[in-house]
Amino acid sequence: MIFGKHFGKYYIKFGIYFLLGIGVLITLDWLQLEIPLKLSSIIDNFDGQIDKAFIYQTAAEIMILVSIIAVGRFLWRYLLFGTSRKIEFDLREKMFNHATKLSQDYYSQEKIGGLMTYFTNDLEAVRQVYGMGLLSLVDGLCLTSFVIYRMAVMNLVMTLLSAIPLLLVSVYMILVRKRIELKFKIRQEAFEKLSDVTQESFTGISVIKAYVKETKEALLFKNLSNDLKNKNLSYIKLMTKINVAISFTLSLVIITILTIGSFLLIQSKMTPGELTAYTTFFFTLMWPIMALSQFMSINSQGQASAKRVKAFLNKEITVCDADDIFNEELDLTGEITVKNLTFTYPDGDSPVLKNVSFKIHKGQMVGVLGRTGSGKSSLVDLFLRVHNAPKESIYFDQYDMMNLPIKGVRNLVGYVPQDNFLFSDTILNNIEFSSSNPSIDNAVKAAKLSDVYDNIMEFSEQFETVLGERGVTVSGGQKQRISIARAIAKDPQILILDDSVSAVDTKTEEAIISNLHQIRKNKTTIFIAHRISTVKNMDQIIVLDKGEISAIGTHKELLKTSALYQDMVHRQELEQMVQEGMDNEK
Ligand SMILES: Nc1ncnc2c1ncn2[C@@H]1O[C@H](COP(=O)(O)OP(=O)(O)OP(=O)(O)O)[C@@H](O)[C@H]1O
Repeated sequence: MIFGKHFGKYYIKFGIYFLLGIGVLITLDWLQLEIPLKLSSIIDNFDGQIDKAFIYQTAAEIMILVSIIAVGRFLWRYLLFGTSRKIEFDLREKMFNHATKLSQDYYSQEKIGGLMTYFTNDLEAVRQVYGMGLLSLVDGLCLTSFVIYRMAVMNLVMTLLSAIPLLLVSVYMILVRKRIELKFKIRQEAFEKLSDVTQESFTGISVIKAYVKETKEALLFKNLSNDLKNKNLSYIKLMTKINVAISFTLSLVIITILTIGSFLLIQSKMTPGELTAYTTFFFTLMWPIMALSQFMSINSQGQASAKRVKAFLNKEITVCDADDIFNEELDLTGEITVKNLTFTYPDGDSPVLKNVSFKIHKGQMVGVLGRTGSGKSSLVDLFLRVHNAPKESIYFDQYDMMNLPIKGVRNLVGYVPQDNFLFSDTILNNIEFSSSNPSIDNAVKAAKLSDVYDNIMEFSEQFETVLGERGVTVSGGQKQRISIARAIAKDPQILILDDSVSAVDTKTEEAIISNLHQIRKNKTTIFIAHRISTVKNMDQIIVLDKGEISAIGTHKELLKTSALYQDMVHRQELEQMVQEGMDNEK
């Protein structure tokens, strides 16, 4: 059985169900052994004369027993299997909640396919321990003891002889337990690898097709699938060996019982009814012995999976509220102060942001510019508490952000990520994602401001159009603008757009920026961009270079003071000229 942190508590939480279920099961185990005795009495009462009344009475008694057993079977199934489902539900919820609290770093290191295995195969293996596993253990121990007791009462010597091979089987099963666990663990890991690759292949299917790498992917899949098949076969081989060994031993015991029993019958030391009851008891013993072997297998699988689930649940939540956070409701204005911020990723060895300092006043529209890899996204990710920032390096108004509750910080900030993600849901629900009560008026307003309204109205279901896997596929530019609409609809005090207008043309970009200028007069807006055209008219432009502030100022100021900015302007003008030349040639 599974004990320890995360699992042991279920025996207390559902203790009453387990106790009742086990109680019913034990009662039935005892009652079902009455049936062979009843049959034995019918056989031994038969002396050439048919005693109809006795047969009717015994049949009625058997009928009552069978009815009680039927009701009991329903009861224990409900109590034990039902409880195992409740535990599975509880654990799944706990795992999902934990998964949502794990930091972004966890997801950049772990593969989603592997993570899914915890929620499917592993959880299933754990549930089996609480359901079928517990049943097999109780039945295995109690029914075996009851049957052996009944058999011993009838013939002690014959029972002792039969018990020797059974004892040997039990010792063998205990010895082989660790091997089952190991083989199952290896099998699960192979399954996890295959899940990872399958998930990645489907997600990256367009890249695979574009590079004509279908055969390479199919080969990789085949190899991993083959590996899983081999590990499955190795596991099945071991389990088959165990089952064959048990069945063979049981057959040997049956032959012994029938041989000795026949001699006892000849010597009138046993009646035919007794021999029938005795052999029926032994046949009854087959299930609990197999059940014990089944328990070993279920338990070994469950232990291996529980270790994996436990390791997942024990993964530290690194981005969490400090003990001394401000819990009062704060009316933050959107002013941001960054003071000597130096930041290194938890898995990185050198800082990606070095001694960064600047101030953004309430209501300013600020551009963050820099070459690729200069640290722009890392900087705004810190504003969202995706990672932990060093203490006393980022302030919202006068408050150190690390002392503010994460929920409060994330409610303050609206974010349009670089890799726009839309849910497989209606456009309305995607735009009104932040609201618990989606409003069509608000969604329409946000869609108009992000210049995607006309596109939405062209879809037959308009705002009710379902996007994604089972719905409409939108273009990159439409996706970006729906993401912008989602952030606008939230109307946050601080709005961050991370390279969010790169897939739209300059005219649309100008329209969106002009709309944002209109509606965000008293609110802070930060634009991360590569294009000078995006940030040209902003109140302040922060130029980052290799994680350091290279210059800060308006477009006009930077043209005079920043060589890097001048260089970027120059390059982009050249690029534009080349592009225009190519367009004219066409
Ligand atoms: N999760 C991470 N763990 C470790 N290093 C990271 C992580 N994310 C980004 N980096 C590194 O941090 C540096 C800055 O990356 P960042 O994404 O902030 O740059 P950027 O200026 O936004 O680039 P781009 O314009 O291409 O989006 C890069 O060297 C990158 O490799």
